[in-house]
Amino acid sequence: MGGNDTTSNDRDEGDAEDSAPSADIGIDIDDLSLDDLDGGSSDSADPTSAADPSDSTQTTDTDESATADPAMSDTSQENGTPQEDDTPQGGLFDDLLSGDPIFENKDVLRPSYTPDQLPHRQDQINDMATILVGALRGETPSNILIYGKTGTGKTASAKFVSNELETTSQKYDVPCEVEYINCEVTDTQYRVLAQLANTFIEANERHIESRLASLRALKERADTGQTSLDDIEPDTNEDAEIDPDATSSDVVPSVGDRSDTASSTNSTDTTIDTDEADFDSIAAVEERIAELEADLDAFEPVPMTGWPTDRVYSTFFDAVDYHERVVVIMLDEIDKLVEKSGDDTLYNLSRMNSELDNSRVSIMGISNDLKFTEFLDPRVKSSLGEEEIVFPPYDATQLRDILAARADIAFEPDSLSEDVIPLCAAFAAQEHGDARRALDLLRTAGELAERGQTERVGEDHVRQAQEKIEIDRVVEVVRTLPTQSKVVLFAVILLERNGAQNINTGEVYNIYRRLCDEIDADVLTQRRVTDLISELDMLGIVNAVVVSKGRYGRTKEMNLSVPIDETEAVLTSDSRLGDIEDVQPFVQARFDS
Ligand SMILES: Nc1ncnc2c1ncn2[C@@H]1O[C@H](COP(=O)(O)OP(=O)(O)OP(=O)(O)O)[C@@H](O)[C@H]1O
Repeated sequence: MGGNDTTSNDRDEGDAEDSAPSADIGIDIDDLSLDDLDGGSSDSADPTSAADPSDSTQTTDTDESATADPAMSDTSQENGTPQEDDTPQGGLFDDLLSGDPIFENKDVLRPSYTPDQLPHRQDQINDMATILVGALRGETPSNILIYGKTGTGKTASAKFVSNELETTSQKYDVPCEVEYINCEVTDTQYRVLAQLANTFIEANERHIESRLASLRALKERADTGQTSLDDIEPDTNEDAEIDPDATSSDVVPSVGDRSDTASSTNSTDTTIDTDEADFDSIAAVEERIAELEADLDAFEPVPMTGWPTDRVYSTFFDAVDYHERVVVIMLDEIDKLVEKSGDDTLYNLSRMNSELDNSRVSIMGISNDLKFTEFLDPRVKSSLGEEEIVFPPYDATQLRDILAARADIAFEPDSLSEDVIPLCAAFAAQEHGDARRALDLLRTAGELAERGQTERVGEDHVRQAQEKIEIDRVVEVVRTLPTQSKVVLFAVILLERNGAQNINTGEVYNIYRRLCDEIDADVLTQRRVTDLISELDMLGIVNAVVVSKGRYGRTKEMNLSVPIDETEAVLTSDSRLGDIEDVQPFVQARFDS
């Protein structure tokens, strides 16, 4: 499922890496930073010298990689510059490429990969299929709400089922479409309806174009006197048939000509599918072509902004109802939509069926917030929750199975030591049984082993990966904090840096006020700052406990619960906090006050 990823920053990188030339050899060049190169191989990289081949101060590296670029080593020899171990030459990547690759296909460990098999989700998949099969019979399936914590396979399973549904609908020629919307990205009624309207307009345009193509072909044959309908593709759609009883002089084919087609369209003897719209003349075909062309011209895509919502809704409504079909609208992260813009969208979607003439709409909502339905209008709640499917967290054994299946495709044979999968599974099971986290761990452990140029991934790599992912998570959370929270956190860091422990709210507030003065920010009240500290506590950035100070009342005491260096680096990368030059004097405030 789309967003809500607190486990890794890499979540959406999959596509970008498809084109990486390294895919075959298992080295992910996009992922390499210069820090990664530091110490990761025999030479530590100096980007400036590596980037500038004309630099005459460059030295010759005696290891194999240096000889990869004869031009560069020649220059260095001429200069007679002494060898310096830490200055790389050409062949920057040769060392990295030299070892045996660990990954066979790293992409299968990425969130963007959709597996063919979803172990331990058969029950949920069967439940969904049992509900949605109605769509293939032309009935309206019940709406479904899917719940479960993050990484429990909700999106993967729902997408798997919808792919199957669409494939089967094509096989049996039953019009059924599934539209997927990630409500974390598309989070307002306007955007949801506009995206749906535009998708259906495009689908309608394709549908009309194909009708027009067959009608024009039919007309051309009739115009040129080719009367054999054998050439005309048997088509059960309304436009492909011509009335067998046609009498007009410009009737296209004769009855005798179309017996084959007739038999292929469920008709007995010479009658052709008279349930469908028929044409008794070329003029009728032309008229239908003109109608379709007019429909095509009338479609107006919804702009990204600017229309009244009513108009967007009616455009979507008309587009869906343009022809007969069952539509399943999959709203992933549906709670985000409700949180951001209330339940109007769901209300409108859930009452559509009573007004649609040709099509039927069914909603599949996916959420990892079990409580979001509490905020729904009771009518919406009961309509949306006609069927509910729960995705429980995976336990360590189930995660092992999932990882083992992926690892088979992702890694070269014998690249994983035997502890690796159980350890990844155990770490992820502790984190509420999150398969995404387990896969991230396995991939990161593999990358660390690869960068360390070891032949096998070991337990240590998994532990380092766990730490790295945790730091990535912290960095992401801290980076997206509002400025005021960042200032509060910065105050805590400054106090810790100066040896303070069990820091109390008053101390934080004093430093906070001075930092605000320094950066020209509004100073909030101490009560508000206490609230911000509670939020930092909830995010797991500080650990705050309330302690009683006897007759002085109660206060909060806190310590930082994230790595101080990385957190400080993220804070000072914020342009406002980065402007604070000398932090030392502020810390004195603790002792002055
Ligand atoms: N049973 C399974 N077998 C194989 N892979 C799985 C399974 N369950 C989940 N995954 C993988 O785990 C990752 C997360 O799964 P998915 O996005 O479906 O979770 P989710 O429940 O929708 O999470 P979120 O609520 O955070 O979006 C995906 O890469 C998915 O392929």
